[in-house]
Amino acid sequence: MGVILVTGGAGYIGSHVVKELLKKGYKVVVLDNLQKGHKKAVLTPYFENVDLKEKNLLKGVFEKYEIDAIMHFAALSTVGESMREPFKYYENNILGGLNLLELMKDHNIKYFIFSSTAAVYGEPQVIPIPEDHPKNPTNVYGSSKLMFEEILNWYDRIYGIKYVSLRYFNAAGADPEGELGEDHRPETHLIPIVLKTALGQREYVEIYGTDYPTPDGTCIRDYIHVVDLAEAHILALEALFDGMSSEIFNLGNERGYSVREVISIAEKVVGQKIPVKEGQRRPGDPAVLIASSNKIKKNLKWKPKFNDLETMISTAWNWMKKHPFGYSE
Ligand SMILES: NC(=O)c1ccc[n+]([C@@H]2O[C@H](COP(=O)([O-])OP(=O)(O)OC[C@H]3O[C@@H](n4cnc5c(N)ncnc54)[C@H](O)[C@@H]3O)[C@@H](O)[C@H]2O)c1
Ligand SMILES: O=c1ccn([C@@H]2O[C@H](COP(=O)(O)OP(=O)(O)O[C@H]3O[C@H](CO)[C@H](O)[C@H](O)[C@H]3O)[C@@H](O)[C@H]2O)c(=O)[nH]1
Repeated sequence: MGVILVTGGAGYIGSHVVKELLKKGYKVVVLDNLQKGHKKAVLTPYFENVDLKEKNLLKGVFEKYEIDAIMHFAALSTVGESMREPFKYYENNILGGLNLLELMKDHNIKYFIFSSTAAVYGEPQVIPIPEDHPKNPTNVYGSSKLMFEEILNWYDRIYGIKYVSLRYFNAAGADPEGELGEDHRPETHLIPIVLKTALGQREYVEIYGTDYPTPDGTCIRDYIHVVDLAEAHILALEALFDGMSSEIFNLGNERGYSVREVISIAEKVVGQKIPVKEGQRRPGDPAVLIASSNKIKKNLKWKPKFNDLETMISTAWNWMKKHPFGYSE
């Protein structure tokens, strides 16, 4: 069993993937600057509090462990902020990743799994969105991820680093065993905001736009459970170990839910009415984002287990009820 370096492993998705890797018997090293993540979410004893931008410190981590593969989750990922502070996003998401690739080259490490995003596509021209859909990001966050995919392509051609880029749609839910959950600060994602409102920590959920060309006027998104995401990462990693060439896969459930539908399913889960306020559109939000996930189902036999939104929201609610203040209690 190999050693897997997980960058951003103290964050929401990374921490869940670490748990699955440990269950499978891998030795996992988490690298995270804790700018957004939480030490309490790190389930492996091997933790390095290092910033990817600090190449010298990063070098020390590569010298300390015999790394076989890297899963790279560490990134800044708030769309609105990326439009106010583009430098910060390009520096963190491009330069940070490039430092990793350079050290991989120096240490002859060949396998890389990358957290990409539906935001690389921009406004969709067809639904569901296949991987070969045109890429026209509408924000710096999506642009930084698309640029990094391009960089990966060149590092494969030049140095033979094999990668899988996973373009997630909307990650949701929490560890069904209740050990891990979602604790972003500030929280910008719909489902945790809805649940925090149910807990009384927010007065209402603001619906960003009710005049979209969708059946109920609100945006439609494709939600995917964080444990199904984790499984896909492990399938991708093991396929690379088995000799698969570099690939790009979407990860979603091929089914959309509107903002109003999410709120109404959440009301069922929590057993109470959730106050809402109809607000303006949030700049840069496409009306509908639904993945085609055929490719990963076919090529890697990926099979989501938690594809029903009520189950996804229930796992998030179970964690949030037990940890109303997230990891900071
Ligand atoms: N949450 C989603 O729905 C979603 C959707 C598509 C793509 N993604 C991508 O998935 C990845 C994980 O997302 P998440 O929701 O778990 O985010 P998160 O913020 O919870 O986790 C990211 C982690 O990376 C760390 N980090 C950031 N920059 C770093 C740096 N320079 N050095 C060291 N550590 C650093 C943060 O401290 C944090 O713990 C990101 O790359 C994100 O862009 C997320
Ligand atoms: O308080 C809120 C928060 C969100 N929304 C709406 O709910 C939907 C989901 O919003 P999220 O912020 O939860 O998720 P996004 O679809 O904006 O973002 C996700 O998909 C993006 C790609 O488009 C990025 O990858 C990003 O990291 C990922 O979280 C959107 O229509 C948004 O407008 C509201 O109405 N009110």
